[in-house]
Amino acid sequence: MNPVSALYVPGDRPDRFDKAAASGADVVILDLEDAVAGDAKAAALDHVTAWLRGRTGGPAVQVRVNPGADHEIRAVRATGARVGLRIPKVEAPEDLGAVASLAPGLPLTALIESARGLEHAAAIAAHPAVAALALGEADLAGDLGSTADAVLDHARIRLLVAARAADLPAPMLSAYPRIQDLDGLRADTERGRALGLRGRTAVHPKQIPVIREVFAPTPEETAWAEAVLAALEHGGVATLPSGEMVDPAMLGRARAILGIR
Ligand SMILES: CC(C)(COP(=O)(O)OP(=O)(O)OC[C@H]1O[C@@H](n2cnc3c(N)ncnc32)[C@H](O)[C@@H]1OP(=O)(O)O)[C@@H](O)C(=O)NCCC(=O)NCCSC(=O)C[C@H](O)C(=O)O
Ligand SMILES: [Mg+2]
Repeated sequence: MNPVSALYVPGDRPDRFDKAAASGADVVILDLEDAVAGDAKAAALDHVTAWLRGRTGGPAVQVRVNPGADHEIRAVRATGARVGLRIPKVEAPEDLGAVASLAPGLPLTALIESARGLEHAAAIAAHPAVAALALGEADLAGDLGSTADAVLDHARIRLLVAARAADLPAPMLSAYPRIQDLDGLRADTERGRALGLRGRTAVHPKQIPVIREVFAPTPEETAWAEAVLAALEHGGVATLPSGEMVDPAMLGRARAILGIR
């Protein structure tokens, strides 16, 4: 099953790392970039590497490094921990060259956060070290000068197409910053899910249950997917008891609902 929730925790808050790991999120993102002030970045890197060294088990972990901060990648790699790297503000595949050579084998998530990055999303997705794309909606809104839903949806769709064309998973939605507004989080996440994006990053533990609920298949979806798989066991065309015609074109969606690849 691909992850559907990821929780950011600032790298200079080691008191919160274990809480993030126990939050129920599928992925913990230790942030060295925008959540950490400039004068706290060196200490944050020490906290992050110490925690990675001492860690045994728990959810998947990613570290969001600063753009061009090769020393951070070396330090994370030196821990020997199996982590993903989250690379912010990627605007072209060339931005990943140094990262990929410093961290061979570590899966990269490329954050697309500008118009230029969006224009090059297909080439970025095709970079062999890239395991996933993600959108940085706050930075993107700043670059585009727009927070309109239509503009955001356009960016989400473009990122989805770029990812899928490169055989990458559907991208996760970006963090929803209004922590107290869980209804707003739910509505915006449902809109993103309807577009085809899968999963969401969070900035507070209380956002995780909402995100998980939105991406859990409904009983109706599960029943439909199981019926499709049963009806198409031998291929060809079949008719479900509901009267819906199904054929192999529906298998991809049915498998995705059931978490089967
Ligand atoms: C936003 C916060 C600073 C809020 O912190 P605070 O006001 O202290 O929260 P609470 O008092 O409600 O905390 C309640 C308990 O929950 C724990 N907690 C809170 N946040 C986290 C967390 N992220 N991980 C783990 N645990 C957390 C507290 O410790 C409390 O626990 P307890 O005392 O036991 O009750 C804070 O939530 C925060 O720092 N969030 C992460 C911010 C961040 O990383 N931002 C950067 C990523 S988003 C981004 O960059 C956007 C993107 O790039 C783009 O362009 O769009
Ligand atoms: Mg950003």
